[in-house]
Amino acid sequence: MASISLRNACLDYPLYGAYDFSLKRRVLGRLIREQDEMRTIRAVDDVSIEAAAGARIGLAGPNGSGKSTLLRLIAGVYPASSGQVEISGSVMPLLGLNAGVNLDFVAEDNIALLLRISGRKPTRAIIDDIWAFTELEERMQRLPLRMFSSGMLMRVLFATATAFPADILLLDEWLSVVDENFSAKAETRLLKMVSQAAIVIIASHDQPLLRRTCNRIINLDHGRIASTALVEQPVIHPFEFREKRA
Ligand SMILES: Nc1ncnc2c1ncn2[C@@H]1O[C@H](COP(=O)(O)OP(=O)(O)OP(=O)(O)O)[C@@H](O)[C@H]1O
Repeated sequence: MASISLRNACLDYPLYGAYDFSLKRRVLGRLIREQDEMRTIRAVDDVSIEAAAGARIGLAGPNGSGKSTLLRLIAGVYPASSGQVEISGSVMPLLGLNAGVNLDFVAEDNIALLLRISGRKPTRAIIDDIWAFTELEERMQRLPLRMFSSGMLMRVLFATATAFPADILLLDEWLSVVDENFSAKAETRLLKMVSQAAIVIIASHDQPLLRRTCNRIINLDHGRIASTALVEQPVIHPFEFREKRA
C-alpha cells in the first residue's frame, strides 16, 4: 500500500564553499573574517505530511519556499537533515533536466541507468520502446546527452520516467521546453500515469491548476507549511500542465 509519512522533516543545504577546506580558502577566509562553522540554508523546515492512496497533493508557495526541495526529499534524492521520512511504494520523480543523469554518458546508457535505479532490468526491447516514444533519430541513442538540446533531453527523460506505472508520482514544473508535438503525446501518457498512481504530488505556481487537480493544497513559506487547504471536489481532468510553457 502506497503511503508517505514525513514527521518534522528538515533539510539543510550546505552553502557554496562550505566544503572547501583548501589552504587558499582558509587564508582568504581569515582575511575576510569568515566563521569556521558550517554554513547551511534550511530549505525544508519542520514539515509533517501524511498521505495515503488517493491523495492528490499540490505544493504551492513563492519562489524559494522549498517546493522542489520537498519533492526531492520525498524522492530520496536528498536525505533529511533531521526528522523522519517514510515512503512505501515505488516512487517516480519527474523533477527536472539534471535529475539523475550523466551528461557524458550516451543516451542509451543513461536510459539503462535510470531504469536500474527504478528497479527495472534494462532489456534491449525496453530501451528500444522508450526510444521509439522519443521520436528522435536512431543514431542519437549512441551520442552523449551533452550533445542534446534541452527539448531532446526532456524527451529522453520523460519517455524513460513514464515507461512504467508508479505508486507515487512526483511532478515539478518541468515540461516547459518540450515542443508542441511532443507535448500532446506526453500529456496523454502523463494523464495515464496520474490516473494509475496511488499518490500524486504536484509543485506549481498555478493555483487554479492545483485546485482543479488536487484534493489538498499545502502552502509553503520559507520551507515551512504556512497553511493546508482541502479542496472539496477537484476536477482531475483536464490536467493542463501545458499552461506552464515558457
Ligand atoms: N542545491 C542547492 N544548494 C543550496 N541551496 C539551494 C539549493 N537548491 C535550492 N536551494 C535553496 O533552498 C531554498 C528552497 O529552494 P527550492 O528550489 O526548493 O524552492 P521552490 O519553492 O521550488 O522555488 P521555485 O518556485 O523558484 O522553483 C531556496 O532558498 C534556495 O535558494
